[in-house]
Amino acid sequence: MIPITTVKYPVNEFFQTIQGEGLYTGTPALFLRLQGCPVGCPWCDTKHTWEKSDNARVSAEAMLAKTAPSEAWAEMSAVEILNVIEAQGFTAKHIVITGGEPAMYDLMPLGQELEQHGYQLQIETSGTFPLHVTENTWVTVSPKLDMPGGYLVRPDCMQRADEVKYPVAMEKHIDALDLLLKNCPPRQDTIIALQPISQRPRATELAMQVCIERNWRLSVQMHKYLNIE
Ligand SMILES: C[S@@+](CC[C@H](N)C(=O)[O-])C[C@H]1O[C@@H](n2cnc3c(N)ncnc32)[C@H](O)[C@@H]1O
Ligand SMILES: Nc1nc2[nH]cc(C(=O)O)c2c(=O)[nH]1
Ligand code: SF4
Ligand SMILES: [Mg+2]
Repeated sequence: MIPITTVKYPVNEFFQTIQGEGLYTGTPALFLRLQGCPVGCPWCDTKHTWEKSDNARVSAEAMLAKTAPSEAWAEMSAVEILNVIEAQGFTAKHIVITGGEPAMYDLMPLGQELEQHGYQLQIETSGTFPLHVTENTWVTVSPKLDMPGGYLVRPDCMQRADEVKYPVAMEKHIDALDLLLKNCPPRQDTIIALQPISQRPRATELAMQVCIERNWRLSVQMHKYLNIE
């Protein structure tokens, strides 16, 4: 068995802020953004995390010192992540693992180590890779349908989802979501939320209207309205 401390993760950013999306909106949280995503959403907020190039590998110190988004990433173990939390004086107890596509990595050792130290985990994922997360991890699946990378949303990810947070801009996106919910149903208790793409007014109006009709939730990327990370 590989000791937990030797598993390393490619970290693009690690910062403390307020969760701006989904059910945990408003919760103080640490964001661990992992490098690498092949899905290719044209409107992705984090295109700087798509490529994991060896040339962009830096020390953890250099990664933490970034002042603007960049492709630079650092390899870190769970223990190193815990040490950074202490060194930076981070106080949040909720840790959001995002990316990039974090489900490309085995998050079980990371989750176990962080949970042992009293943290609650959440993963933000597109649902296109098998999930390796602890039982207590809050799973947010943000389904990506017909994206350039050609990846499919997995039925097992939809079943594991505690919330499905779907990005919308047009009526046809709602139709695609309906088909997904029919073909790959989530659990009965899974929360469904619509998230307007890039705060576009028409997207927000559509999302509000459909949420009211269906009794779904609206997720508006609060951090963008607040101008925070
Ligand atoms: C950047 S992604 C990273 C995690 C994972 N790859 C995923 O897509 O869920 C984090 C969240 O931001 C959402 N997102 C990305 N770009 C967005 C945009 N321009 N407008 C609204 N939501 C966006 C995604 O759908 C996802 O819920
Ligand atoms: N404040 C804040 N909330 C977020 N919720 C999900 C985010 C993400 O990029 O995954 C995100 C983010 O980047 N910032
Ligand atoms: S799956 Fe997530 S990280 Fe990847 S391109 Fe889409 S929104 Fe961006
Ligand atoms: Mg974001």
